[in-house]
Amino acid sequence: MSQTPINPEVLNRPLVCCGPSGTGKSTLLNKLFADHPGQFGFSVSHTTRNPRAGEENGREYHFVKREEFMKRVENGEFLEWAEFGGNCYGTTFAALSALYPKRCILDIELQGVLQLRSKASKQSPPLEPVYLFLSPPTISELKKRLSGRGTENDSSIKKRLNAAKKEIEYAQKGKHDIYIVNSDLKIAGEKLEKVAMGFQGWLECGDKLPEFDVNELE
Ligand SMILES: Nc1ncnc2c1ncn2[C@@H]1O[C@H](COP(=O)(O)OP(=O)(O)OP(=O)(O)O)[C@@H](O)[C@H]1O
Repeated sequence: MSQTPINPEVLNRPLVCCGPSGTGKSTLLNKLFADHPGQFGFSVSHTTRNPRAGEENGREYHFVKREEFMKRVENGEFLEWAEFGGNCYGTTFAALSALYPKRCILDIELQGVLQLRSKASKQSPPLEPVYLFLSPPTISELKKRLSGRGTENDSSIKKRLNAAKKEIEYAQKGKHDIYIVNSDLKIAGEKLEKVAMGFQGWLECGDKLPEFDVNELE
């Protein structure tokens, strides 16, 4: 792919990658990071869960006690946070700033996106995230990828498909800046690269969101 000039302004804008579990976000992002080493940063989240073997404080997560986490919530330090399975997880604004001058990439779920939307513009200077929706080509393909990955049991797949319904319903409202349909991996990867690198035409290179019948996710 020929390299067109990078627009430096856009690299200050966090790129928020949304999309149902199983769409191919990790696959596409890992390829992007491998092709552009040192260009992008993933923020280190805070969590109240205990570290697993081999995890290091400040590397995989900032491990904190619930009391400290909640104090940070009260202080308004989180751009997004949520509780899963009895533990809290969240991204602080400080964790985002620490990535500078690398472009910040966030892979967050709908709950986080909604919080970020309400908080980003209130920051000083305001954060101007680019919201990207990575879409599966069809619902049957999404189901195939989720089960084909072999990482989830039936109950986990069910939970993910329920969440996918909400993600897609939100996407259908047209709230994202760009939609990329991950049908052909190579084509989707090139589009993601264009958006993430801020290459000329990045804002116009997206796809039309496919027509989905979300009832197929029930
Ligand atoms: N374009 C594609 N064509 C066919 N298979 C794909 C494509 N993109 C990804 N996959 C496969 O789909 C599965 C799900 O991909 P991946 O794990 O990257 O999804 P994800 O969106 O990051 O999910 P999660 O949010 O659960 O981490 C993987 O097995 C991956 O190899």
